[in-house]
Amino acid sequence: MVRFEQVAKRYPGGIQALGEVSFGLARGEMVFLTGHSGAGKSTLLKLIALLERPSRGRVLFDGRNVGRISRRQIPWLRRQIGIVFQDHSLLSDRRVFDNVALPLVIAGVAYPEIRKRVRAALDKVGLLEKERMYPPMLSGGQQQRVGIARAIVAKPPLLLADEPTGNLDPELSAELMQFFVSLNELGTTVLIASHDLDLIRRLQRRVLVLKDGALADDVPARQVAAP
Ligand SMILES: Nc1ncnc2c1ncn2[C@@H]1O[C@H](COP(=O)(O)OP(=O)(O)OP(=O)(O)O)[C@@H](O)[C@H]1O
Repeated sequence: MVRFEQVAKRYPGGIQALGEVSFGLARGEMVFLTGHSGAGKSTLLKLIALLERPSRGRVLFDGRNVGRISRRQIPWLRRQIGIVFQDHSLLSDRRVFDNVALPLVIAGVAYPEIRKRVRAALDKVGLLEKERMYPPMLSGGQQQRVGIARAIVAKPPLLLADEPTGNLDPELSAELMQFFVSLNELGTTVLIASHDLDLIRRLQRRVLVLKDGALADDVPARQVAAP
């Protein structure tokens, strides 16, 4: 589904965030991406979603070179991918309902269907009763869950999550990870950047390890040490 071929990313200002990274992500996989702070995890996710472009190498999505995709095809690519950001990126002056509805509104879905799907997504993350609130009225963990509802509401085949449990207590983190597992079991391909090694070990999935912008390890699920 996703393939990196010797991908390098240098940001303006000369920072080399990734260098020569190659790996593949098959449809239906659930994979963790780990590594120290600044290792390049967020950059790698952004390259998949075309929020950044590679300086060298190719990022392929379903065989298409994402770096060469035409302006007209960008909405198509964005519909394939749901993203949970580290900082939630919610609109603070829109209600929870409207934040979650955004991808469907952009896709031109009719209102009755939007209402049904938004409420189903909020229900899944346990926040249905907060639909009329504004993000600043919610705790950090609740805002994180609104971000997750927004990422899944359009049922994208690929879900990318950047430290999705960063603001959550251990119990809620475990619950959310279980939620990602169930999405994966229903067919969604999932790539999660996290440095919560305990959680990663508990779930026993393939782990990609980044170190200083290079892929230092690619550990198959069966070799992930139990906690
Ligand atoms: N927009 C940007 N402009 C310039 N440098 C950037 C930009 N975004 C990231 N970097 C740099 O690229 C490197 C990799 O950053 P990235 O955010 O991908 O790491 P990370 O592994 O996600 O870190 P963390 O776990 O702290 O979020 C860092 O040195 C960072 O400072």
